[in-house]
Amino acid sequence: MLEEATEWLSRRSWTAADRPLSRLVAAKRKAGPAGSVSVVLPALNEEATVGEIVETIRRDLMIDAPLVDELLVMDSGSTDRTAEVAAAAGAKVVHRDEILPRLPALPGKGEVLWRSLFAASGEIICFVDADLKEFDSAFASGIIGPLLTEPDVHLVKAMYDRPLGAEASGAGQGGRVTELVARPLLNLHWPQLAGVVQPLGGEYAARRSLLERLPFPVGYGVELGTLVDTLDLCGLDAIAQVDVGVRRHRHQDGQALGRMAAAILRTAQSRLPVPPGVIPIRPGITQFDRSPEGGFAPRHHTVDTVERPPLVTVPEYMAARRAA
Ligand SMILES: O=c1ccn([C@@H]2O[C@H](COP(=O)(O)OP(=O)(O)O)[C@@H](O)[C@H]2O)c(=O)[nH]1
Ligand SMILES: O=C(O)[C@@H](COP(=O)(O)O)O[C@H]1O[C@H](CO)[C@@H](O)[C@H](O)[C@H]1O
Repeated sequence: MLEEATEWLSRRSWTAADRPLSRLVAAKRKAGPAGSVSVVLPALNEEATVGEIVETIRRDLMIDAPLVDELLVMDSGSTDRTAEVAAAAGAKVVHRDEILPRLPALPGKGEVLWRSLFAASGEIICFVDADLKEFDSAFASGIIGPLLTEPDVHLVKAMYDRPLGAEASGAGQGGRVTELVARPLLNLHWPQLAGVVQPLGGEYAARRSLLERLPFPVGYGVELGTLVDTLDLCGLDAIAQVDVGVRRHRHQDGQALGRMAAAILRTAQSRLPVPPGVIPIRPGITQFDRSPEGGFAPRHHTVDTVERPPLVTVPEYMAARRAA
């Protein structure tokens, strides 16, 4: 590991317990408007888990301790009762189509995260996946903390163990795309980021002033893209990570993760210098299923290539910010 990455690992890695909630509430009060916090849950068909996450954040971080000002569930085109369950639990629910209607929404997680910056009012934005099980509010307060106490930190990633399926405990075998794709990619091409334990983790908090200057890949490339772009824009020391324990969530199957990996590889390749003459990045992946006739049937999937522009370049966003 680069010496810079090793030093970063020791200097910018904390635990949630390092910043007690009482200290964070005091720091928030002292910060005034700059300390306003919005928690955003991107949700596509998460009726089974979104309610408990919303209730836990509301109870622990809005009622018992006034750390979070706003709790948004961004409906990513759900066809189940996600919106109803989230609203009943106390979240403000915003459908992706409500935001910037001149720009029809595209499918994808990054799309709703980008749009959430329109809908949210906080100067600190905390993203939390809506499929988490056994959710602990320290997942949110732990990563919000450094943004209230360390002025030169702009992006904070959660780090955790990731048991897979029936695994009871331990470091776990989860984070399959992290271990097979993202970590090798980062170590080979962005070795400064080799110390980031969970580069693809869906729980991260950042200053709006950073996020609004980043492009957003519309799909699953959003985590890798924002991490690499933050390094390029602000430098390694602007990034930190906080240990929040164990993360359990719903797991997708291997082919779904293969499509996720393709999106992440495309996001990475679009940020790497392309030698002349190299075949341009093909926006597609073919996978195979056993066909009823006995052979293997190819299934073609497109790989998303759209990246939303930094919001500071979007007139409606800047007008809304001036009016706020
Ligand atoms: O098009 C999408 C895909 C995913 N998600 C949400 O993004 C989070 C992470 O997605 P997922 O669980 O599919 O990723 P995994 O954790 O399996 O890598 C979850 O809250 C999803 O509901 C979303 O809002 N829109
Ligand atoms: O880290 C990973 O390898 C993937 C898949 O995790 P699992 O193998 O299902 O534990 O999960 C993450 O990747 C997505 C793409 O960045 C994020 O959007 C998810 O929030 C995150 O869970």
